[in-house]
Amino acid sequence: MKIAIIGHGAIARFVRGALAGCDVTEVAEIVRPGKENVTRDPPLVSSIADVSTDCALIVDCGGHGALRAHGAQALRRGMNVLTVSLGALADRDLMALLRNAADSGGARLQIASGAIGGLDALRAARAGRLDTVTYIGRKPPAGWIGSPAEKVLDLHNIREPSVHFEGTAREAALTYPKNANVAAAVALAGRGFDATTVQLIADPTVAQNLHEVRAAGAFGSLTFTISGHGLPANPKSSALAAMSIVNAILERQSPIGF
Ligand SMILES: NC(=O)C1=CN([C@@H]2O[C@H](COP(=O)(O)OP(=O)(O)OC[C@H]3O[C@@H](n4cnc5c(N)ncnc54)[C@H](O)[C@@H]3O)[C@@H](O)[C@H]2O)C=CC1
Ligand SMILES: O=C([O-])CC(=O)C(=O)O
Repeated sequence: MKIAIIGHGAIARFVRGALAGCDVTEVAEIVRPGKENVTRDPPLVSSIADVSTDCALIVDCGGHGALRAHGAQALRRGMNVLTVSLGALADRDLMALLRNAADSGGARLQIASGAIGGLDALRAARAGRLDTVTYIGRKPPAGWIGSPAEKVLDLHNIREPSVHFEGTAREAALTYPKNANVAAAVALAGRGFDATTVQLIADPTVAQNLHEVRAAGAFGSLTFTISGHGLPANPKSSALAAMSIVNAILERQSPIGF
């Protein structure tokens, strides 16, 4: 399978490493404009128009801006897109643009499960009545550096777990583009962006990224928790998020879906 990957950050590099030796060929790396003037194999390109049409999948590991910049064009060209930057879908206009582009190109936007699990149970539960879904995201203070948490907390000096956001998944995903994609995943799997409650916490007592989902409905109730190792190259991003991309790519080649 021929793919092109957007980004060269912690997640993209993990994905490239994990795919080495698999029956997957990266035919282009999609970079920001101005960064493509270097001879490399695979070639660096800054536009989907420069990716060969036999590329089966664009893999977005670049964040919200990357999905915004390239998603619709790829889908319109008939290229499937796999994204880890799903929090960007909290923007209704972008969601509509991508949906229309997928329709007109006959392609599909696939969402990676990312740093969380249990989404299958939420998706099944909404076939019944899903009454409440809450997501609680907890990271060490350093995991929130560069986010709006800095405006409400002194991240370098907090001594106890401190809530810096409470609101809907839509607000969380749009306000914390590097930290609340999980909120979006939980919302998309369950009750949607506006009916999913989110709490984000900077916690000096933890060393990992902790995610908790609580849901109740006609199915019963569930609590899912995960304590995820951060990627060494970017501890803000859990390793599982990168692994979910690898799995989603390899899954496309499997004759038996799971
Ligand atoms: N779904 C989930 O559970 C998770 C999602 N994420 C998302 O994944 C993104 C990437 O994470 P990391 O690799 O850890 O970040 P990173 O900061 O290490 O790497 C981001 C890479 O994307 C590139 N990039 C950014 N905008 C681009 C554009 N418009 N075109 C091409 N390249 C572009 C950057 O140059 C960089 O190489 C995060 O920003 C976040 O939105 C991260 C963790 C979990
Ligand atoms: O990687 C994580 O633990 C979660 C994360 O950053 C996100 O939800 O965007």
